[in-house]
Amino acid sequence: MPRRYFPMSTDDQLRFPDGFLWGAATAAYQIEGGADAEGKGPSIWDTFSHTPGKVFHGDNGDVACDSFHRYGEDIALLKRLGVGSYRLSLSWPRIQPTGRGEVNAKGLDYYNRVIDGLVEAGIEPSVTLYHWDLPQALQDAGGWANRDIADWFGEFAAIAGEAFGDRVSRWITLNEPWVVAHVGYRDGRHAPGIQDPALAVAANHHLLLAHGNAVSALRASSAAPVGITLNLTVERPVTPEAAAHAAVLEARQNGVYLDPIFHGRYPELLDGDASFSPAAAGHVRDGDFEIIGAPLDFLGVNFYAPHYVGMLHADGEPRRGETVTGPDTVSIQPDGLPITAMNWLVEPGSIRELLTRIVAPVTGALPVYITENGSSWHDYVTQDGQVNDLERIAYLRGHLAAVHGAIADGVPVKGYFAWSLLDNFEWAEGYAKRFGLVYVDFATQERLLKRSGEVYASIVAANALPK
Ligand SMILES: N#[N+]C[C@@H]1[C@@H](O)[C@H](O)[C@@H](O)[C@@H]2O[C@H]12
Repeated sequence: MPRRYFPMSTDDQLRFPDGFLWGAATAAYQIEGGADAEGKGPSIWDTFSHTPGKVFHGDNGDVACDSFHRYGEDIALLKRLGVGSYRLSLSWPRIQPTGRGEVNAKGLDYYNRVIDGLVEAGIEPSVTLYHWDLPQALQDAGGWANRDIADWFGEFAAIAGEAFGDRVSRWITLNEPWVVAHVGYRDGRHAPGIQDPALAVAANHHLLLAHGNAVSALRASSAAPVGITLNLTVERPVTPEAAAHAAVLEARQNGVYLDPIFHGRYPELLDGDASFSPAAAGHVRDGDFEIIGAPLDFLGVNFYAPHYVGMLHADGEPRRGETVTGPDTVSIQPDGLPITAMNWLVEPGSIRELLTRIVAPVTGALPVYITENGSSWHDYVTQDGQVNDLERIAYLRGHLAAVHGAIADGVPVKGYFAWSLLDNFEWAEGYAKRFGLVYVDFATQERLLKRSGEVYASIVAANALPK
Protein backbone atom coordinates (compact mmCIF):
# COMPACT_ATOMS: atom_id res chain seq x y z
CA MET A 1 0.00 0.00 0.00
CA PRO A 2 1.70 3.25 -1.08
CA ARG A 3 2.29 5.47 1.92
CA ARG A 4 0.55 8.76 1.29
CA TYR A 5 1.88 11.99 2.65
CA PHE A 6 -0.39 14.98 2.92
CA PRO A 7 -0.85 17.72 5.47
CA MET A 8 -2.94 15.61 7.79
CA SER A 9 -1.50 16.63 11.08
CA THR A 10 -0.54 19.85 12.69
CA ASP A 11 1.12 20.08 16.05
CA ASP A 12 -2.04 19.90 18.06
CA GLN A 13 -4.50 17.92 15.96
CA LEU A 14 -4.98 15.11 13.47
CA ARG A 15 -6.59 16.62 10.40
CA PHE A 16 -8.76 14.43 8.16
CA PRO A 17 -8.63 14.85 4.37
CA ASP A 18 -10.67 17.66 2.87
CA GLY A 19 -14.15 16.40 2.03
CA PHE A 20 -14.05 13.59 4.57
CA LEU A 21 -17.69 12.61 5.21
CA TRP A 22 -18.83 12.66 8.82
CA GLY A 23 -22.08 10.96 9.68
CA ALA A 24 -24.24 9.15 12.18
CA ALA A 25 -26.19 5.95 11.68
CA THR A 26 -29.40 4.24 12.78
CA ALA A 27 -31.69 1.48 11.49
CA ALA A 28 -35.42 1.39 10.94
CA TYR A 29 -36.47 -1.29 13.41
CA GLN A 30 -34.17 0.09 16.09
CA ILE A 31 -35.59 3.62 16.12
CA GLU A 32 -38.89 3.99 14.24
CA GLY A 33 -41.59 2.27 16.25
CA GLY A 34 -44.89 2.58 14.39
CA ALA A 35 -44.75 -1.21 14.12
CA ASP A 36 -48.18 -1.44 12.48
CA ALA A 37 -48.74 2.19 11.59
CA GLU A 38 -50.18 3.33 8.27
CA GLY A 39 -50.16 -0.01 6.54
CA LYS A 40 -46.80 -1.39 7.64
CA GLY A 41 -46.68 -5.19 7.60
CA PRO A 42 -45.02 -7.29 10.33
CA SER A 43 -41.30 -7.98 10.17
CA ILE A 44 -39.40 -10.93 11.60
CA TRP A 45 -38.22 -8.65 14.38
CA ASP A 46 -41.81 -7.77 15.28
CA THR A 47 -42.43 -11.51 15.58
CA PHE A 48 -39.15 -12.31 17.32
CA SER A 49 -39.32 -9.47 19.86
CA HIS A 50 -42.85 -10.53 20.82
CA THR A 51 -41.72 -14.12 21.34
CA PRO A 52 -41.12 -14.68 25.07
CA GLY A 53 -37.48 -15.19 26.02
CA LYS A 54 -35.94 -13.88 22.83
CA VAL A 55 -35.19 -10.28 23.81
CA PHE A 56 -33.83 -9.04 27.12
CA HIS A 57 -36.52 -7.85 29.50
CA GLY A 58 -39.17 -8.71 26.88
CA ASP A 59 -38.38 -5.47 25.04
CA ASN A 60 -39.72 -4.92 21.52
CA GLY A 61 -39.63 -2.30 18.77
CA ASP A 62 -43.29 -1.33 18.91
CA VAL A 63 -42.33 2.25 19.89
CA ALA A 64 -38.49 2.26 20.06
CA CYS A 65 -37.39 5.92 19.70
CA ASP A 66 -40.74 6.83 18.09
CA SER A 67 -38.83 8.20 15.13
CA PHE A 68 -41.83 7.36 12.98
CA HIS A 69 -43.30 10.51 14.54
CA ARG A 70 -40.16 12.26 15.87
CA TYR A 71 -37.90 12.13 12.82
CA GLY A 72 -37.92 15.93 12.78
CA GLU A 73 -36.25 15.94 16.21
CA ASP A 74 -33.68 13.48 14.91
CA ILE A 75 -32.89 15.69 11.94
CA ALA A 76 -32.48 18.67 14.26
CA LEU A 77 -29.99 16.64 16.32
CA LEU A 78 -28.08 15.70 13.16
CA LYS A 79 -27.87 19.38 12.29
CA ARG A 80 -26.58 20.11 15.78
CA LEU A 81 -23.88 17.47 15.28
CA GLY A 82 -23.05 19.17 11.99
CA VAL A 83 -22.74 15.87 10.15
CA GLY A 84 -22.71 15.74 6.36
CA SER A 85 -24.71 12.53 6.13
CA TYR A 86 -27.27 10.42 7.97
CA ARG A 87 -27.24 6.67 7.44
CA LEU A 88 -30.81 5.39 7.82
CA SER A 89 -32.46 2.17 6.70
CA LEU A 90 -35.77 1.46 4.99
CA SER A 91 -38.26 -0.90 6.60
CA TRP A 92 -39.06 -3.34 3.79
CA PRO A 93 -42.48 -4.27 5.25
CA ARG A 94 -43.37 -0.57 5.68
CA ILE A 95 -42.97 -0.22 1.90
CA GLN A 96 -44.08 -3.70 0.82
CA PRO A 97 -46.20 -5.12 3.69
CA THR A 98 -45.81 -8.73 2.48
CA GLY A 99 -42.42 -8.18 0.88
CA ARG A 100 -43.71 -8.77 -2.63
CA GLY A 101 -46.13 -7.03 -4.96
CA GLU A 102 -48.34 -4.40 -3.32
CA VAL A 103 -46.60 -1.13 -2.39
CA ASN A 104 -47.84 0.78 0.65
CA ALA A 105 -48.04 4.42 -0.49
CA LYS A 106 -48.08 5.65 3.11
CA GLY A 107 -44.83 3.85 3.71
CA LEU A 108 -43.25 5.64 0.78
CA ASP A 109 -44.72 8.89 2.12
CA TYR A 110 -42.96 8.43 5.45
CA TYR A 111 -39.54 7.98 3.89
CA ASN A 112 -40.17 10.83 1.49
CA ARG A 113 -40.79 13.05 4.52
CA VAL A 114 -37.57 11.91 6.18
CA ILE A 115 -35.44 12.17 3.04
CA ASP A 116 -36.89 15.55 2.09
CA GLY A 117 -36.22 16.76 5.63
CA LEU A 118 -32.61 15.66 5.41
CA VAL A 119 -32.07 17.26 2.01
CA GLU A 120 -33.64 20.48 3.27
CA ALA A 121 -31.27 20.40 6.24
CA GLY A 122 -28.30 19.93 3.94
CA ILE A 123 -27.66 16.41 5.19
CA GLU A 124 -26.96 13.66 2.64
CA PRO A 125 -29.26 10.62 2.97
CA SER A 126 -27.17 7.42 2.98
CA VAL A 127 -29.79 4.71 2.72
CA THR A 128 -29.48 1.07 3.71
CA LEU A 129 -32.03 -1.07 1.87
CA TYR A 130 -31.95 -3.95 4.36
CA HIS A 131 -31.04 -3.73 8.04
CA TRP A 132 -32.50 -7.06 9.28
CA ASP A 133 -36.28 -6.38 9.40
CA LEU A 134 -37.42 -8.92 6.78
CA PRO A 135 -41.17 -8.98 6.05
CA GLN A 136 -42.57 -11.86 8.08
CA ALA A 137 -44.50 -13.06 5.03
CA LEU A 138 -41.20 -13.72 3.24
CA GLN A 139 -39.81 -15.62 6.21
CA ASP A 140 -42.98 -17.71 6.08
CA ALA A 141 -41.85 -18.58 2.53
CA GLY A 142 -38.36 -19.58 3.72
CA GLY A 143 -36.78 -16.17 4.08
CA TRP A 144 -33.10 -15.88 3.21
CA ALA A 145 -32.88 -19.67 2.94
CA ASN A 146 -35.14 -19.53 -0.14
CA ARG A 147 -33.21 -18.63 -3.31
CA ASP A 148 -36.29 -16.81 -4.67
CA ILE A 149 -35.60 -14.04 -2.14
CA ALA A 150 -32.89 -12.72 -4.44
CA ASP A 151 -35.61 -11.73 -6.90
CA TRP A 152 -37.95 -10.45 -4.19
CA PHE A 153 -35.14 -8.20 -2.89
CA GLY A 154 -34.34 -7.00 -6.40
CA GLU A 155 -37.98 -5.95 -6.79
CA PHE A 156 -37.83 -4.06 -3.47
CA ALA A 157 -34.60 -2.34 -4.53
CA ALA A 158 -36.18 -1.19 -7.77
CA ILE A 159 -39.15 0.28 -5.88
CA ALA A 160 -36.80 2.13 -3.50
CA GLY A 161 -34.59 3.35 -6.31
CA GLU A 162 -37.54 4.68 -8.28
CA ALA A 163 -39.10 6.33 -5.23
CA PHE A 164 -36.05 7.90 -3.59
CA GLY A 165 -33.17 7.61 -6.05
CA ASP A 166 -33.32 11.26 -7.07
CA ARG A 167 -32.42 12.42 -3.52
CA VAL A 168 -30.41 9.56 -1.99
CA SER A 169 -26.68 10.32 -1.92
CA ARG A 170 -25.48 6.71 -1.54
CA TRP A 171 -27.08 3.30 -1.28
CA ILE A 172 -26.08 0.38 0.88
CA THR A 173 -27.76 -2.83 -0.27
CA LEU A 174 -27.33 -4.97 2.86
CA ASN A 175 -26.20 -4.34 6.41
CA GLU A 176 -23.99 -7.09 7.81
CA PRO A 177 -25.18 -10.11 5.78
CA TRP A 178 -22.97 -12.32 7.96
CA VAL A 179 -25.11 -11.48 11.00
CA VAL A 180 -28.30 -12.04 9.02
CA ALA A 181 -27.18 -15.53 7.96
CA HIS A 182 -25.20 -16.74 10.96
CA VAL A 183 -26.84 -15.07 13.93
CA GLY A 184 -30.32 -15.42 12.45
CA TYR A 185 -30.09 -18.90 10.96
CA ARG A 186 -27.08 -20.60 12.61
CA ASP A 187 -27.03 -19.71 16.29
CA GLY A 188 -30.55 -18.26 16.38
CA ARG A 189 -29.84 -15.35 18.73
CA HIS A 190 -31.45 -12.98 16.21
CA ALA A 191 -34.65 -13.18 14.16
CA PRO A 192 -35.88 -15.50 12.73
CA GLY A 193 -34.24 -17.51 15.55
CA ILE A 194 -33.31 -20.58 13.48
CA GLN A 195 -30.47 -22.92 14.48
CA ASP A 196 -29.64 -24.75 11.27
CA PRO A 197 -26.13 -24.47 9.76
CA ALA A 198 -27.35 -25.75 6.39
CA LEU A 199 -29.92 -22.95 6.18
CA ALA A 200 -27.29 -20.42 7.34
CA VAL A 201 -24.98 -21.39 4.48
CA ALA A 202 -27.84 -21.17 2.00
CA ALA A 203 -28.78 -17.75 3.39
CA ASN A 204 -25.16 -16.63 3.04
CA HIS A 205 -25.31 -17.25 -0.71
CA HIS A 206 -28.83 -15.95 -1.29
CA LEU A 207 -27.97 -12.70 0.50
CA LEU A 208 -25.15 -12.20 -1.97
CA LEU A 209 -27.41 -12.95 -4.95
CA ALA A 210 -29.94 -10.49 -3.53
CA HIS A 211 -27.18 -7.92 -3.14
CA GLY A 212 -26.16 -8.36 -6.77
CA ASN A 213 -29.75 -8.03 -7.99
CA ALA A 214 -30.16 -4.90 -5.87
CA VAL A 215 -27.03 -3.33 -7.35
CA SER A 216 -28.45 -3.81 -10.83
CA ALA A 217 -31.88 -2.51 -9.83
CA LEU A 218 -30.43 0.59 -8.18
CA ARG A 219 -28.16 1.33 -11.10
CA ALA A 220 -31.23 1.26 -13.35
CA SER A 221 -33.18 3.70 -11.16
CA SER A 222 -30.68 5.98 -9.42
CA ALA A 223 -27.43 7.75 -10.20
CA ALA A 224 -26.23 7.45 -6.58
CA PRO A 225 -23.18 5.32 -5.71
CA VAL A 226 -23.90 1.80 -4.45
CA GLY A 227 -22.09 -0.31 -1.89
CA ILE A 228 -22.58 -2.98 0.75
CA THR A 229 -21.82 -2.90 4.47
CA LEU A 230 -19.89 -5.84 5.92
CA ASN A 231 -19.02 -6.49 9.56
CA LEU A 232 -15.49 -7.73 9.18
CA THR A 233 -13.57 -9.37 11.97
CA VAL A 234 -9.98 -9.13 13.19
CA GLU A 235 -8.97 -12.45 14.73
CA ARG A 236 -5.74 -12.31 16.74
CA PRO A 237 -4.01 -15.60 17.55
CA VAL A 238 -2.25 -15.49 20.92
CA THR A 239 0.14 -18.31 19.97
CA PRO A 240 1.61 -19.47 16.63
CA GLU A 241 -0.43 -22.67 16.97
CA ALA A 242 -3.64 -20.60 16.92
CA ALA A 243 -2.78 -18.78 13.67
CA ALA A 244 -4.44 -21.38 11.44
CA HIS A 245 -7.60 -21.23 13.52
CA ALA A 246 -7.65 -17.43 13.34
CA ALA A 247 -7.35 -17.63 9.56
CA VAL A 248 -10.31 -19.99 9.36
CA LEU A 249 -12.41 -17.69 11.54
CA GLU A 250 -11.61 -14.72 9.29
CA ALA A 251 -12.49 -16.79 6.22
CA ARG A 252 -15.83 -17.81 7.79
CA GLN A 253 -16.82 -14.18 8.46
CA ASN A 254 -14.83 -12.00 6.06
CA GLY A 255 -13.95 -14.32 3.19
CA VAL A 256 -17.45 -15.63 2.58
CA TYR A 257 -18.43 -12.10 1.55
CA LEU A 258 -15.26 -10.37 0.37
CA ASP A 259 -14.15 -13.25 -1.86
CA PRO A 260 -17.41 -13.73 -3.79
CA ILE A 261 -17.89 -9.98 -4.24
CA PHE A 262 -14.34 -9.10 -5.22
CA HIS A 263 -12.81 -12.37 -6.42
CA GLY A 264 -15.70 -14.39 -7.86
CA ARG A 265 -15.24 -17.37 -5.55
CA TYR A 266 -15.64 -18.53 -1.96
CA PRO A 267 -12.54 -18.87 0.23
CA GLU A 268 -10.30 -21.75 -0.79
CA LEU A 269 -9.56 -22.21 2.92
CA LEU A 270 -13.17 -23.36 3.32
CA ASP A 271 -13.15 -25.73 0.33
CA GLY A 272 -14.91 -28.91 1.35
CA ASP A 273 -16.50 -27.33 4.41
CA ALA A 274 -20.21 -27.51 3.59
CA SER A 275 -21.11 -26.07 7.00
CA PHE A 276 -19.55 -22.71 6.11
CA SER A 277 -18.89 -22.58 2.37
CA PRO A 278 -21.91 -22.18 0.07
CA ALA A 279 -19.75 -23.56 -2.74
CA ALA A 280 -19.01 -26.74 -0.80
CA ALA A 281 -22.71 -26.97 0.10
CA GLY A 282 -23.68 -26.92 -3.58
CA HIS A 283 -25.51 -23.59 -3.72
CA VAL A 284 -23.48 -21.97 -6.50
CA ARG A 285 -25.01 -22.06 -9.97
CA ASP A 286 -23.60 -20.91 -13.30
CA GLY A 287 -23.79 -17.13 -13.52
CA ASP A 288 -24.11 -16.54 -9.78
CA PHE A 289 -20.71 -14.89 -9.35
CA GLU A 290 -21.43 -12.54 -12.26
CA ILE A 291 -24.49 -11.33 -10.34
CA ILE A 292 -22.71 -11.21 -6.97
CA GLY A 293 -19.65 -9.47 -8.37
CA ALA A 294 -21.51 -6.46 -9.77
CA PRO A 295 -18.95 -3.62 -9.50
CA LEU A 296 -19.38 -1.41 -6.44
CA ASP A 297 -18.68 2.25 -5.85
CA PHE A 298 -17.56 1.76 -2.24
CA LEU A 299 -17.32 -0.76 0.56
CA GLY A 300 -18.98 -0.04 3.90
CA VAL A 301 -17.28 -1.51 6.96
CA ASN A 302 -18.77 -1.91 10.41
CA PHE A 303 -16.24 -2.56 13.14
CA TYR A 304 -16.35 -2.55 16.92
CA ALA A 305 -13.74 -4.83 18.46
CA PRO A 306 -11.10 -7.50 17.76
CA HIS A 307 -11.19 -11.08 18.92
CA TYR A 308 -8.31 -12.99 20.52
CA VAL A 309 -8.17 -16.72 19.92
CA GLY A 310 -6.01 -19.52 21.23
CA MET A 311 -5.73 -23.27 21.60
CA LEU A 312 -7.26 -25.10 24.53
CA HIS A 313 -4.62 -26.29 27.01
CA ALA A 314 -3.67 -29.95 26.86
CA ASP A 315 -5.56 -30.63 30.08
CA GLY A 316 -8.74 -29.45 28.38
CA GLU A 317 -9.32 -26.84 31.05
CA PRO A 318 -9.93 -23.22 29.96
CA ARG A 319 -7.87 -20.69 31.88
CA ARG A 320 -9.14 -17.38 33.34
CA GLY A 321 -10.49 -15.20 30.55
CA GLU A 322 -10.78 -18.15 28.15
CA THR A 323 -14.04 -19.45 26.69
CA VAL A 324 -14.10 -22.79 24.91
CA THR A 325 -15.21 -22.34 21.28
CA GLY A 326 -14.46 -25.78 19.83
CA PRO A 327 -12.80 -29.13 20.49
CA ASP A 328 -9.39 -27.48 20.87
CA THR A 329 -9.92 -23.73 20.61
CA VAL A 330 -10.76 -20.87 22.93
CA SER A 331 -11.65 -17.21 22.66
CA ILE A 332 -9.71 -15.04 25.06
CA GLN A 333 -10.45 -11.82 26.91
CA PRO A 334 -6.96 -10.44 27.49
CA ASP A 335 -6.22 -8.93 30.88
CA GLY A 336 -5.80 -5.19 30.90
CA LEU A 337 -7.98 -4.31 27.92
CA PRO A 338 -11.10 -2.30 28.80
CA ILE A 339 -14.44 -3.78 27.82
CA THR A 340 -17.70 -2.07 26.96
CA ALA A 341 -21.15 -2.72 28.37
CA MET A 342 -21.51 -5.28 25.56
CA ASN A 343 -18.41 -7.08 26.89
CA TRP A 344 -16.58 -6.06 23.72
CA LEU A 345 -12.89 -5.24 23.88
CA VAL A 346 -11.72 -1.65 23.46
CA GLU A 347 -8.60 -1.85 21.31
CA PRO A 348 -8.54 1.03 18.78
CA GLY A 349 -5.48 -0.19 16.87
CA SER A 350 -7.56 -3.10 15.63
CA ILE A 351 -9.57 -0.88 13.27
CA ARG A 352 -6.33 0.24 11.66
CA GLU A 353 -5.26 -3.41 11.35
CA LEU A 354 -8.64 -4.25 9.83
CA LEU A 355 -8.34 -1.52 7.22
CA THR A 356 -4.71 -2.13 6.31
CA ARG A 357 -4.40 -5.91 6.63
CA ILE A 358 -7.86 -7.13 5.63
CA VAL A 359 -9.72 -4.45 3.65
CA ALA A 360 -7.15 -2.60 1.53
CA PRO A 361 -5.55 -5.69 -0.05
CA VAL A 362 -9.01 -6.58 -1.38
CA THR A 363 -10.51 -3.20 -2.22
CA GLY A 364 -7.40 -1.36 -3.44
CA ALA A 365 -8.40 2.12 -4.60
CA LEU A 366 -12.14 1.56 -3.99
CA PRO A 367 -13.48 4.10 -1.49
CA VAL A 368 -14.18 2.73 1.98
CA TYR A 369 -16.61 4.14 4.53
CA ILE A 370 -16.71 3.21 8.19
CA THR A 371 -20.47 2.80 8.18
CA GLU A 372 -20.60 1.91 11.88
CA ASN A 373 -18.25 2.27 14.83
CA GLY A 374 -19.20 3.02 18.42
CA SER A 375 -19.56 1.68 21.92
CA SER A 376 -22.09 0.91 24.60
CA TRP A 377 -21.68 2.10 28.18
CA HIS A 378 -23.83 2.35 31.30
CA ASP A 379 -24.96 5.90 30.64
CA TYR A 380 -27.04 7.87 33.12
CA VAL A 381 -28.30 11.43 33.44
CA THR A 382 -26.75 13.42 36.29
CA GLN A 383 -28.78 15.66 38.57
CA ASP A 384 -27.72 18.65 36.47
CA GLY A 385 -29.03 16.98 33.35
CA GLN A 386 -25.77 15.81 31.77
CA VAL A 387 -24.58 12.47 30.39
CA ASN A 388 -20.84 12.52 30.99
CA ASP A 389 -19.99 9.48 28.86
CA LEU A 390 -16.23 9.81 29.09
CA GLU A 391 -15.65 6.17 28.11
CA ARG A 392 -17.48 6.67 24.84
CA ILE A 393 -15.43 9.80 24.20
CA ALA A 394 -12.24 7.83 24.79
CA TYR A 395 -13.43 5.03 22.50
CA LEU A 396 -14.38 7.54 19.80
CA ARG A 397 -11.11 9.44 19.96
CA GLY A 398 -9.03 6.27 19.96
CA HIS A 399 -10.78 4.75 16.97
CA LEU A 400 -10.79 7.98 14.98
CA ALA A 401 -7.05 8.31 15.59
CA ALA A 402 -6.63 4.75 14.30
CA VAL A 403 -8.74 5.50 11.21
CA HIS A 404 -6.59 8.56 10.66
CA GLY A 405 -3.58 6.26 10.82
CA ALA A 406 -5.06 3.91 8.23
CA ILE A 407 -5.63 6.85 5.91
CA ALA A 408 -2.00 7.86 6.38
CA ASP A 409 -1.12 4.25 5.53
CA GLY A 410 -2.87 4.83 2.18
CA VAL A 411 -6.28 3.26 2.79
CA PRO A 412 -8.88 5.42 0.98
CA VAL A 413 -11.29 5.85 3.89
CA LYS A 414 -13.75 8.54 2.75
CA GLY A 415 -16.05 8.80 5.71
CA TYR A 416 -17.06 7.72 9.22
CA PHE A 417 -20.56 7.11 10.58
CA ALA A 418 -20.85 6.98 14.35
CA TRP A 419 -23.04 4.22 15.70
CA SER A 420 -25.42 5.46 16.77
CA LEU A 421 -27.19 8.79 16.59
CA LEU A 422 -29.64 7.63 19.28
CA ASP A 423 -29.79 5.11 22.07
CA ASN A 424 -32.11 2.57 20.49
CA PHE A 425 -33.45 -1.00 20.40
CA GLU A 426 -30.28 -3.06 20.56
CA TRP A 427 -31.74 -6.26 19.08
CA ALA A 428 -31.62 -9.17 21.54
CA GLU A 429 -30.29 -6.81 24.24
CA GLY A 430 -33.40 -4.64 23.99
CA TYR A 431 -33.00 -1.13 25.45
CA ALA A 432 -30.43 -2.21 28.01
CA LYS A 433 -27.46 -1.33 25.83
CA ARG A 434 -27.01 2.32 24.90
CA PHE A 435 -24.81 3.22 21.86
CA GLY A 436 -26.11 6.69 21.14
CA LEU A 437 -24.40 10.06 20.94
CA VAL A 438 -27.85 11.14 22.10
CA TYR A 439 -29.43 9.78 25.27
CA VAL A 440 -33.06 8.71 24.87
CA ASP A 441 -35.41 8.62 27.85
CA PHE A 442 -37.68 5.87 26.53
CA ALA A 443 -40.41 6.76 29.05
CA THR A 444 -40.74 10.30 27.70
CA GLN A 445 -38.91 9.99 24.35
CA GLU A 446 -36.92 13.06 25.32
CA ARG A 447 -33.56 13.24 23.54
CA LEU A 448 -30.46 14.62 25.33
CA LEU A 449 -27.12 15.18 23.60
CA LYS A 450 -24.41 13.39 25.55
CA ARG A 451 -20.93 14.81 26.14
CA SER A 452 -19.74 12.44 23.41
CA GLY A 453 -22.16 14.08 21.01
CA GLU A 454 -20.72 17.49 21.84
CA VAL A 455 -17.20 16.16 21.32
CA TYR A 456 -18.18 14.52 18.03
CA ALA A 457 -19.73 17.78 16.85
CA SER A 458 -16.46 19.62 17.55
CA ILE A 459 -14.46 16.98 15.66
CA VAL A 460 -16.86 17.24 12.72
CA ALA A 461 -16.69 21.04 12.72
CA ALA A 462 -12.88 21.00 12.73
CA ASN A 463 -12.58 17.98 10.44
CA ALA A 464 -9.84 17.11 12.87
CA LEU A 465 -9.18 15.24 16.08
CA PRO A 466 -7.44 17.16 18.83
CA LYS A 467 -4.34 15.22 19.89
N1 LIG B 1 -24.53 -4.77 18.64
N2 LIG B 1 -24.48 -3.79 18.26
C1 LIG B 1 -24.36 -2.49 17.78
C2 LIG B 1 -24.68 -2.42 16.26
C3 LIG B 1 -26.15 -2.75 15.97
O1 LIG B 1 -26.99 -1.92 16.76
C4 LIG B 1 -26.36 -2.48 14.49
O2 LIG B 1 -27.72 -2.58 14.13
C5 LIG B 1 -25.58 -3.52 13.66
O3 LIG B 1 -25.50 -3.04 12.33
C6 LIG B 1 -24.18 -3.79 14.22
O4 LIG B 1 -24.10 -4.61 15.31
C7 LIG B 1 -23.78 -3.36 15.49
